[in-house]
Amino acid sequence: MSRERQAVERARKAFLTGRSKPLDYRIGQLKSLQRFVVERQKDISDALKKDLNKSKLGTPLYETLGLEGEILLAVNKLAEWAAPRPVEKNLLTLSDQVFIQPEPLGVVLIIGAWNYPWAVTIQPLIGAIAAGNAAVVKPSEVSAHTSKVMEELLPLYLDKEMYPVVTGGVPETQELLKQRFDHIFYTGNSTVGKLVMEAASRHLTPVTLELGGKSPCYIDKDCDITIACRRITWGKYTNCGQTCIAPDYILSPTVLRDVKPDAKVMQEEIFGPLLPIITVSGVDDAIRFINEREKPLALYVFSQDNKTSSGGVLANDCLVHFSVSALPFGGVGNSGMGSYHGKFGFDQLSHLRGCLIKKLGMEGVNQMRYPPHTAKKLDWARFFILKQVDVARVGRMAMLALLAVIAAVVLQVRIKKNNRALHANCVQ
Ligand SMILES: NC(=O)c1ccc[n+]([C@@H]2O[C@H](COP(=O)([O-])OP(=O)(O)OC[C@H]3O[C@@H](n4cnc5c(N)ncnc54)[C@H](O)[C@@H]3O)[C@@H](O)[C@H]2O)c1
Ligand SMILES: CCCCCCC=O
Repeated sequence: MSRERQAVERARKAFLTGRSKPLDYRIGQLKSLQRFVVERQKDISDALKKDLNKSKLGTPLYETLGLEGEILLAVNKLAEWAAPRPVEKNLLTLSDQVFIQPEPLGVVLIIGAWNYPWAVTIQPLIGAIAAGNAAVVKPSEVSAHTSKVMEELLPLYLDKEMYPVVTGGVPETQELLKQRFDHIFYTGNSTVGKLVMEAASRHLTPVTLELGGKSPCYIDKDCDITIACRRITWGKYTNCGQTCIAPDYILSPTVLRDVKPDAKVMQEEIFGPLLPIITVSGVDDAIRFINEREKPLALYVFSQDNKTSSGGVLANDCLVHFSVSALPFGGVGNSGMGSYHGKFGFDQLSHLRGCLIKKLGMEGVNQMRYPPHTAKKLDWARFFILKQVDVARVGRMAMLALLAVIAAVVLQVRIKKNNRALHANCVQ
């Protein structure tokens, strides 16, 4: 049996013990992960220096502070995220319990990329642990020293049966992809993303694909160009341009000047320190240009005109939306599917189970569904199914009506009491 298969089987066995389900266990593992990040900061930054020449201070800033923030959030919010979520009732479910219960999915495969190897490998793991899953972690072979630190040190902090780290390159990843998982979370390029999805389809395994692409950056003529240039150059040249959401090319001022739209540099993600600039006639021209291409992971708009801002866009800055745990982070179309960060990561790796709990009483209401079917029963069914009733509002109105009745009764009793007292005074 291959090493990869053994790791998956051990993780499955650990999951089936049920020990990852209680919130105390999940919080305990998350806190251990937090301790790992803090206590092993030097190992982490030494490995990143060797792999990618990242600086000692850049490591917390771009890789581990975000992880600590996500862990803290998950620890503090877990009870809320994992609790049953009541949903709106209708006439048919008035006396039932109707709610969504997040449940663990099972065993998740996390495949990470090399460019921010901690951020993009451990962040999905936080979601997996919080949601009560087991997870097999496959770091990128390109950042080999980081991969070794994960393999050697993570098991000293986490439940090593539940969260094994499997290292290796393409053959090892492919061997993992032959196994059965309950979810695959892949970060990397779109070409391999398609292979991952194809492999997942053999077991009908759902996937999250965090891919890349050409994130456009539109600069309007009325924006503060000095600030825009500072933020864009930071966004582009951080990590040598090797950031999934780096602005890939600029549309309006004028690095690669007046680039032709069909030039090679405009066909594929650049993922390096080159910044082509394309001149457009205005916002409509920019929108047309962007819409003619694959859907990007991020869109940057530098403009005073807030008509150009919309959901899923970062206006007047670059990259920083990645650090906002309250926003879903993920792509669409060629840039991926699914999202994570904060509660979105928890939800992404949970099964949101719809729960309807009925009582065995009130059988009379069900007559309309049992044969023989009659026109009258159909009328009742039509009423119950189609009648749009705001049950919460009806409840509030019923409560108000009840309070009004109670107030009227109290008032009447008081009036009667007063009348009796008046009568007694008059008699005296
Ligand atoms: N959306 C995001 O959050 C995000 C984050 C980081 C990087 N990215 C994107 O990732 C790309 C850069 O990463 P990369 O793809 O060079 O990373 P990579 O080479 O590290 O590959 C990613 C993972 O895929 C595996 N892999 C590679 N080839 C494979 C194959 N043929 N079969 C099975 N598995 C295989 C590797 O083992 C690795 O674990 C860029 O496009 C970037 O935009 C996206
Ligand atoms: C500012 C950190 C961004 C990390 C983005 C991960 C994608 O490459």
